[in-house]
Amino acid sequence: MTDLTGKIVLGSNQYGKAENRVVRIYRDSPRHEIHDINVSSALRGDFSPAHLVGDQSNVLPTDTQKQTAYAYAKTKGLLHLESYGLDLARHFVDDVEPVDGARIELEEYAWARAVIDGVEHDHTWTRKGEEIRTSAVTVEGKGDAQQTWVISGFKEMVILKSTGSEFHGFLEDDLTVLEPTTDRVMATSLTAQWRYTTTDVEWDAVYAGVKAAMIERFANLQSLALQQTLYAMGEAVLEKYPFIAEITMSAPNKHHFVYDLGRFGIENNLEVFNADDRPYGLIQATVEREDAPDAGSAWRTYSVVG
Ligand SMILES: O=c1[nH]c(=O)c2[nH]c(=O)[nH]c2[nH]1
Repeated sequence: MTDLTGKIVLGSNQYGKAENRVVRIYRDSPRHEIHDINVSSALRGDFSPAHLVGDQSNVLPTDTQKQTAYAYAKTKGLLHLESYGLDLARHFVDDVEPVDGARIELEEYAWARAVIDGVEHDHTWTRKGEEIRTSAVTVEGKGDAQQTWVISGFKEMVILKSTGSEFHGFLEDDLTVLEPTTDRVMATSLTAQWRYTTTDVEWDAVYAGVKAAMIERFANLQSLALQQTLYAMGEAVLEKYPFIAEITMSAPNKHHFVYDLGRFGIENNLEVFNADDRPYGLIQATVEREDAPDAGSAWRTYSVVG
């Protein structure tokens, strides 16, 4: 092995406050509204003095980033993840001199109004067991050169169909034991993220529309594999919204194995399953437009694997 003798330098870096749990209540009328989110900020720029010599003069503390997240929930409002994320990202880049890039990652936890004697309550909710809505906003550069990317999405959208799914005709080798099937349960806990080509979006309406298009395609396609279903779901979204450039999806195949009741002389006609939680097939795909504008920093996260 050859020893490496090159100079040691600072590589890519960013810093911020992760996972601020911000709950914003709108209480201007007796019927309150709630937005319950998790927001992480990360600032980018030349922060080498802080890393190399401990000079903090360009470092806006992560504590200040946290205070900004809370303050902006009041002063700018927190009605949509995306607009709030844009407010924060633009502030850090436009108003904090050493910052030339900001990434804001957000999740929202949905609450359902409590219904008491058939009437929706004004200020009591129960947490919805629904998917978690997500967004990632990146702003880079100052002034006219500024570029902005918005990704929206969800995670943990659990969806299941009890028929309309097949898997057969697959490649077999000496270790293949899987039986082909023309009728099986298909279930997944879907993560999806889609990239907008504009910030002029009705965030909530498009979110609902994307989700509806994906669910419709999952339900109505006679599936030959989860891969085919994922592609079709992505295609449905791009067909519906010309201002979405690409959608990337990750789908654990939540296997439902027909339970062997024959041992007890009991017939099981695809009625009783063992829902196994692991291992799971993990099917991942991006559906994109050939003419999609460059993704730039839209997907740039700072990931520490572990
Ligand atoms: O939809 C599926 N895709 C696969 O690639 C696969 N592999 C497997 O064992 N079951 C399934 N199901």
